[in-house]
Order: sequence, then structure tokens, then C-alpha cells
Amino acid sequence: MAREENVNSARLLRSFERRFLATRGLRSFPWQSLEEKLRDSGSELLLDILQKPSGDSVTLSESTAIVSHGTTGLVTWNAALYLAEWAIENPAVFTHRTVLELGSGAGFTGLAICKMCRPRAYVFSDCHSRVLKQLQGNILLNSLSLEPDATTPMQHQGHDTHNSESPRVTVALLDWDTATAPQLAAFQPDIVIAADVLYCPETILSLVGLLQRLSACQKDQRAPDAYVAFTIRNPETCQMFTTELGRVGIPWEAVPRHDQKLFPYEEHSETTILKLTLQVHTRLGRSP
Ligand SMILES: C[S@@+](CC[C@H](N)C(=O)[O-])C[C@H]1O[C@@H](n2cnc3c(N)ncnc32)[C@H](O)[C@@H]1O
Repeated sequence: MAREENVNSARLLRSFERRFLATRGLRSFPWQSLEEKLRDSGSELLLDILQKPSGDSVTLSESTAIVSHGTTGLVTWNAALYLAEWAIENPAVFTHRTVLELGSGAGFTGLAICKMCRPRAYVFSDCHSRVLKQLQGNILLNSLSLEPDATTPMQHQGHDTHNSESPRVTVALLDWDTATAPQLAAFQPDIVIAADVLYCPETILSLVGLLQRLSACQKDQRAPDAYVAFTIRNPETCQMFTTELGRVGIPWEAVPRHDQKLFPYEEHSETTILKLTLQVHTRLGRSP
């Protein structure tokens, strides 16, 4: 019994520490229980917390509603946090690479990658004008400098004066349904990522179609790897995604779960990442 109580106390204190450091979810926190525990454990925990706010941080302006202005992109979803955690544990995947993010939303994952994984270039993208505006604001809020021309991220790769320590950051208006071959050919990413973009059959078909067209536009027979993170709210949706990948000939594998939880989010449903090995020649076309 005493052991169980200790475990519960430790969990409560850890949860507070994480939310405090992330300044998230504090309003719903069980303050009364915490106060009691703190009274028992003395000031050690508080000192411990105060010593931890070091290292880099991501600051975001986001909506409190899950849907606002007709989009789900103004708030950070669990899959974005989960993918950012995985990226921070695996920075080599992104270091010195050009990363294209699809459906970036408020931008949390990309900002974490830009700050922690040293990509060469990072292209945030989305289809919604309000989301793009917020995204630009969030990039500036995090003191990253934004390249002016989002549609031609590769044009500066020659001689220039860009500080090579920080990535070239661009924001692109990219709608998976209407993106043209010249627009896609301008990106030439090494890595493609997306978080929480598989919520209905239409978006799955659009996304898979976009990945096929993007691969077909790659130079030098060099197709990127793609990492798609999503919360499994409905097994049929997940099944539809993998079936569609199989149909067009994109091999995929599940990325092993990571253990280190850095950010505060409730795990009501399982979140996962699939690694897709895009091919320069995939079968083009949608299901009839
Ligand atoms: C649920 S939000 C996820 C945002 C962010 N990745 C996250 O996980 O916090 C889905 C995002 O995908 C974008 N999106 C949906 N359909 C799209 C399409 N056809 N083309 C481009 N972006 C799209 C939305 O605008 C929205 O920002």
C-alpha cells in the first residue's frame, strides 16, 4: 500500500514538473493533491524543478479550440508532440538534411526539429491561409529567420551568406490536391514528415497521391523517406492508409515506440509513426 502511494506521489509530482516546464495543462491540474504532497516532500521537488528550466524551448501561439476558423491546424495535436519527441531522440535522421513537413499546423514539430536536430533546410507547409499566417508568426516567435520565397527553397544552395548553424526555413502554401509538378520539384526533400494528417478517407487518398507525385519529381533517382505520425482513433482509417500504400507500391514499417516522454499529453489512444520508403517509380493514380 505504502509502495503504491509512493508511486502515485511520484507520478503526480512528475506530471506537475512536466506541465510546469511546458506551461501546459496547469488549469486542470489536481492542485490540492499536489499541495499535500509538497507539504510532505519538502522543498526538494521545487528546487529540482527550478533547476531544470534550461536548454532550448519552443514557444507557440495556438488556439484553445480543436477546430477554429474551419481548420484543425491552429492547435498542436498529440501526434505532433510524439513525432517531435522521436525526432529529438533521433536527430541524425534530420541533421544536414532538407526536410519537408506536410500539414504543419501550428508548427510545433518543425520548430522542435529546427532547434534540436540541425536540419540544413526546413519547409513548413499547409493548405489553410489562417494556419500559414499563424505558422509564420510562430516561426518568428522562435527567432528563426524566414526565407522570403517559399516556392523555391532550393534556389539558394550555391554561394550565399546564410548562417549554416541555423536551418533555412520557408513556409509553403501546399495543398496536396492541387500541388503542381513544378511546385513539388522545387522542394527536393531528403526527408518528408507529417503529423496527424490521416483523419478521413479523403485526406488519406490526397496524402498518398501527393507522396507519389512528390517522389516522381525527385532528381537523381533519389526518393525521400517519409515519417508519418498519427493517433490511432479508428483502426479502419489506419488500415486504409496501409492498404493504400500497398496498392501504390510504397513499402512501410512501423517505427519502434520511444520511451522518453518529454511533453505533456494524455495517451487516450495509441500514437504511432510509420516510416515510408518512397520510390521514384510508384504506381500512379487513385483507386477507381
Ligand atoms: C489535425 S491538423 C495537424 C496539424 C499538426 N501537424 C499537428 O499535428 O499539430 C491537420 C493539418 O493538415 C492540414 N491539411 C489537411 N488537408 C490538407 C491538404 N489537402 N493539403 C495540405 N494540408 C492539409 C490542415 O490544414 C491542418 O493544418
